[in-house]
Amino acid sequence: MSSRGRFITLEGGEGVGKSTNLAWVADHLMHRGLEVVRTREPGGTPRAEAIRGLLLDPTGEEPLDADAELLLVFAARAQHLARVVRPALERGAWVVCDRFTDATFAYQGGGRGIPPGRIAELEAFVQRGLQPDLTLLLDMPMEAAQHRLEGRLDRDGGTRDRFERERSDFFEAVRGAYLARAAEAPQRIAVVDADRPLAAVQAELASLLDDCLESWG
Ligand SMILES: Nc1ncnc2c1ncn2[C@@H]1O[C@H](COP(=O)(O)OP(=O)(O)OP(=O)(O)O)[C@@H](O)[C@H]1O
Ligand SMILES: Cc1cn([C@H]2C[C@H](O)[C@@H](COP(=O)(O)O)O2)c(=O)[nH]c1=O
Repeated sequence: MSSRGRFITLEGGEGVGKSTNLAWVADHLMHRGLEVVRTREPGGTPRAEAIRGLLLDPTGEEPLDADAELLLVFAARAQHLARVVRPALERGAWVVCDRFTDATFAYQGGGRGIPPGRIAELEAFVQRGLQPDLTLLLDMPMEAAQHRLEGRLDRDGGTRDRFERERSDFFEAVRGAYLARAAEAPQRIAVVDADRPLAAVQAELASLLDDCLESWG
């Protein structure tokens, strides 16, 4: 096995099951004897979580400018990469992250309409070539995912954050941008049909992970 760890990201729209499956992916890898760091974006360090708070807070009179939103996402990412992701990969740990830069192309690119080239410039500046080794894109129709999200909010007594309050055309654009990105990078991004019972989704995730474990040695 290489001395550098591996970087695995989970992506998808709201309510598709990322958090549920992130925990499961981390357990699956730990059972194979790997050191696993489980984290998320935006966030993953105290200061990056504070930026997450700014991004997700739905209250207040002042709308957040789309360019400011993009820069906040990358500011949080720079902090997260410096404090958590790069050190973990350098010591040989596997990092399993709930969302990363594909989310920026999907939400700020597809959803807000920021040109992908501008996002790619910030990606190059902040990541300096670092990319996930594998991205698991959980995909399902937006209405069904919204139904799941409603169920979770009802059960947990939560309220919708700033992104979750967007309109359905925003979520359709996010889904379209994710799928377009997967079509551009099929060797890295595996599209998993999330509109199935959890056991079926996780059987496919296990197969994808075990194939990677074998091919990465
Ligand atoms: N395959 C599945 N079948 C049925 N329900 C599921 C499935 N996967 C997840 N759920 C349920 O759907 C809800 C949303 O799942 P989860 O919170 O993991 O989604 P998420 O993608 O992390 O959401 P968010 O985008 O808000 O972070 C939860 O109540 C979860 O238990
Ligand atoms: C990384 C990243 C995230 N977002 C948005 C997408 C989600 O609505 C929230 C994060 O909350 P969740 O619990 O993971 O659903 O942030 C974004 O717009 N751009 C990004 O790069």
